[in-house]
Amino acid sequence: MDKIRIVGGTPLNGTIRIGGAKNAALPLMAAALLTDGALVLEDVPRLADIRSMSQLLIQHGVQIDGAEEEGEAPPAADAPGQTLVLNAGNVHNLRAPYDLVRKMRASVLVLGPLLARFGRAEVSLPGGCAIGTRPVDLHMQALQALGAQLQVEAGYIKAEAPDGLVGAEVRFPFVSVGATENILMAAALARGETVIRNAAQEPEVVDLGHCLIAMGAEIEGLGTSTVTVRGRDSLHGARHAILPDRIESGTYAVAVAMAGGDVLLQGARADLIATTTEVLTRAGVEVIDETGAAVPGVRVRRNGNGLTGVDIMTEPYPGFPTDMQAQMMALMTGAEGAAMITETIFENRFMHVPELARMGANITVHGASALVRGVAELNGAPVMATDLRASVSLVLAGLVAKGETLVNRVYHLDRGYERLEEKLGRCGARIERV
Ligand SMILES: CC(=O)N[C@H]1[C@@H](OP(=O)(O)OP(=O)(O)OC[C@H]2O[C@@H](n3ccc(=O)[nH]c3=O)[C@H](O)[C@@H]2O)O[C@H](CO)[C@@H](O)[C@@H]1O
Ligand SMILES: C=C(OP(=O)(O)O)C(=O)O
Repeated sequence: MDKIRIVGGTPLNGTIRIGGAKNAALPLMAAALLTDGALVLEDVPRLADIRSMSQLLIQHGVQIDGAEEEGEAPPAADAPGQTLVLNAGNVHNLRAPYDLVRKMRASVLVLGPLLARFGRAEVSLPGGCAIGTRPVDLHMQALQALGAQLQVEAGYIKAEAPDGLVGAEVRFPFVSVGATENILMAAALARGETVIRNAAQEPEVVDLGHCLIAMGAEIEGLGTSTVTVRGRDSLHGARHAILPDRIESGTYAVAVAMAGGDVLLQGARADLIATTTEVLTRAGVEVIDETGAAVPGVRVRRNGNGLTGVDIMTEPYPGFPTDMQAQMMALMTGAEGAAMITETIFENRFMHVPELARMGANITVHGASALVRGVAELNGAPVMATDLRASVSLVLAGLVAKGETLVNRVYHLDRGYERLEEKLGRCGARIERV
């Protein structure tokens, strides 16, 4: 099985192209199920999760053109993402099987669109994963509010709405990105008006909303906590460019902050990474918005100066993202003083802690908080993590650790980072896949 080998100690200089957001691309691909027209998605990243979603949609009967075949000559690390053309004109299977859903939790996003368009769907329960139990009760309750009959049988959600879904008020008890996306898609084809209260405001939810509007949906309040959807009888095809990945942007920003150097994150949008920038700036890193420049993006720079510990608490957007928590913890292991990092979204998202500790980090976990006391240096070691962002935090630690770090279970990284080792390698990191 592939591993990533890193020899720490070199600064990063150059340009890293930021790809389209995984967490926007996945719901957008599911949205193709809402219409028999062609949905053209631009800048789709080449990631394992995208291939998993493609497999799921194809078995429902969706035709997908433009996807690069596995084994096809790989484009350069700065090449734009793929353009996929999805056509759900011949959907013949309304069942999302366990074998595909268990690979990727975002598979549950086909539930709303299938039910809304075809009046029936059967989707395997995704189950928990390394970062938490992650139930889908809010998705189900919201669809029930729109008139769907749902029951769980033999591990499958069996959903029916023979006379179609009907708009209603849906009030989420707490913010859920996925549940907001599922109900947004379902409501676009429901009869009448749906008002979603306590809706997720994440940029990926807004991006999905913009695409649905381009497909003919009527939606107001995107990016606020109250979103109103007036349902349509049908939607049509559209073309949509996926927004840049704010977590990939933040991850490479942290890489530069840790390793030092000067890197342009080409295509990154400063407005999407404001909380990450704020933490980095307070820690002593220079982050420059180059939106208007010839090559737009965000420049990250640290030359010589030390880092200061900054406390962090994860929260729904616009708060600090849980998907950046592990990376920021890696940064704080080398900061002067202490940093308290509190995780409020997932109950088990500190799996990187024992591995970072193996590299010499000083971290104590108290419930949902981790107290990180900066150390003078980390030491390379063989490490392994059980989820995507925990894994990448170990790569980041490897960039500054003394000697060699070998990160196992690279398939976690391939879920969310396209050509990670090439992007970092081109900026001077000593990193390779072995
Ligand atoms: C593919 C994708 O976009 N994934 C992101 C999405 O995940 P995802 O959409 O799964 O995350 P949610 O916002 O739904 O989860 C937030 C919290 O709500 C809980 N919950 C959620 C739904 C539900 O029905 N019941 C329930 O209890 C979850 O267990 C979690 O504790 O948002 C998370 C929070 O920003 C990110 O970390 C993930 O990277
Ligand atoms: C947790 C993540 O993804 P998923 O929701 O697909 O597990 C992530 O992108 O960090």
